[in-house]
Amino acid sequence: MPFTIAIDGPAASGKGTVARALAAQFGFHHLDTGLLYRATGAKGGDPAAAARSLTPEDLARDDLRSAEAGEAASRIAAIPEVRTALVQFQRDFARKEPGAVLDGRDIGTVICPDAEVKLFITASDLVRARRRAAELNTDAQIVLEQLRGRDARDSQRADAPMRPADDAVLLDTSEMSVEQAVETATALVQTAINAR
Ligand SMILES: Nc1ncnc2c1ncn2[C@@H]1O[C@H](COP(=O)(O)OP(=O)(O)OP(=O)(O)O)[C@@H](O)[C@H]1O
Ligand SMILES: Nc1ccn([C@@H]2O[C@H](COP(=O)(O)O)[C@@H](O)[C@H]2O)c(=O)n1
Repeated sequence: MPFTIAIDGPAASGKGTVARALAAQFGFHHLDTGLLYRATGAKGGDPAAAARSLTPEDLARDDLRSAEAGEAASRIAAIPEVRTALVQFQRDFARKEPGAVLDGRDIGTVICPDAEVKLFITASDLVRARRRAAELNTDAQIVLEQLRGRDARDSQRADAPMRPADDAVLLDTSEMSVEQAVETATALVQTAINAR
């Protein structure tokens, strides 16, 4: 049976950083599900049709990490037909052997409600804005406003809103280094693997 790790949380909280590290540590596959929404938004045209016809080339575009792509992703992610079009791909990915780590907004609640480990990673909005601004070499105040807008839209939409699953472990990384966050997550996963 594959081992599934679901990681959710707001924008720039460090989900992807922790997810990549866990996948490397345990030899699991990793899917950044935000990329599916970013590629759908960047493709243009009818969003549901774009989501249904995503190709590996769409996911390899080099402009998907921009603030504009994040904003567009968050808008089309509120459309139920878009979300429906992307569900099966994510669930199939989650069943890869020997295990998979998926990070996003609705992994523990909708995509993989039976995941063996669920993490909800947060950090204060100021810390997240500073980290993302440093990464993109942009202004932290502008990033802060963008993050707040995206978080509000993602948590208030009717379909699959961002929220921690009832059985998720909350990890606030505001005061943690990358190493501390990865160490904490690794210990949680190791405990769950040992208990299986
Ligand atoms: N604990 C940490 N301490 C310092 N910097 C961190 C920490 N965790 C992540 N970062 C940095 O913060 C930025 C955002 O992290 P990351 O891309 O992992 O977030 P994310 O939640 O996956 O973002 P998104 O939702 O936009 O995909 C990156 O530059 C990353 O290196
Ligand atoms: N499972 C998910 C993942 C992402 N989204 C939406 O995509 C936007 C971009 O995601 P990033 O993780 O790359 O920042 C995000 O703001 C969400 O609107 C989603 O809805 N569900």
